[in-house]
Amino acid sequence: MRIGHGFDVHRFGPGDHLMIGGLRIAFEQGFVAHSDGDVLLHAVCDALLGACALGDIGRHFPDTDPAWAGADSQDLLRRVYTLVKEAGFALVNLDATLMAQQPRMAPHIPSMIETLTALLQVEEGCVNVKATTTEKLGFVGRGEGVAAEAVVLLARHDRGQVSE
Ligand SMILES: Nc1ccn([C@@H]2O[C@H](COP(=O)(O)O)[C@@H](O)[C@H]2O)c(=O)n1
Ligand SMILES: C[C@@]1(CO)OP(=O)(O)OP(=O)(O)OC[C@H]1O
Repeated sequence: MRIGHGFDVHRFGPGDHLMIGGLRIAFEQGFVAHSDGDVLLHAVCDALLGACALGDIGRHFPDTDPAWAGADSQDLLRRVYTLVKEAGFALVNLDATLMAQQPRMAPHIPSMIETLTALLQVEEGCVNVKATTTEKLGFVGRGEGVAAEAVVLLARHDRGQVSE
């Protein structure tokens, strides 16, 4: 078994939507980022890479490389999960938390869970996403951006069987 943790932050900037959990959410600002800025998917990538001792997202997709400019983070996560499987592991479960004063995430969370469940090829009930404000405290509370944390558990994957 392997455990991994990921954390990411993106600040708000000019724009009219946010990409979070693979979902396009209409908003009065956008994210400042090299890719599409999907803070949740980036935290999940880092948790998966961490569990396999494979470094972090910036090592695999440098923000100095034009190849990743405007990248769809679902594509980055697919690439990361391929590395996980090549390392001999598969996801057991994922738990993630979005920290945002706004927008309200609750209506979007079922779609985010559905997207992550499909991308990570797990059965229903293995992915959880939740949200919290920070009670108007700190950079999240001042409405400067969104943070995300993710924790994953991986198991060895042998010939289609998942085991410890
Ligand atoms: N951006 C957010 C933040 C929170 N929620 C939901 O509101 C509930 C209460 O949040 P607290 O900050 O008071 O813990 C929480 O259970 C979230 O489901 C949200 O939808 N969007
Ligand atoms: C995703 C990458 C892609 O270049 O860029 P950003 O969108 O800026 O996101 P970050 O969370 O800073 O991770 C670094 C990069 O891998």
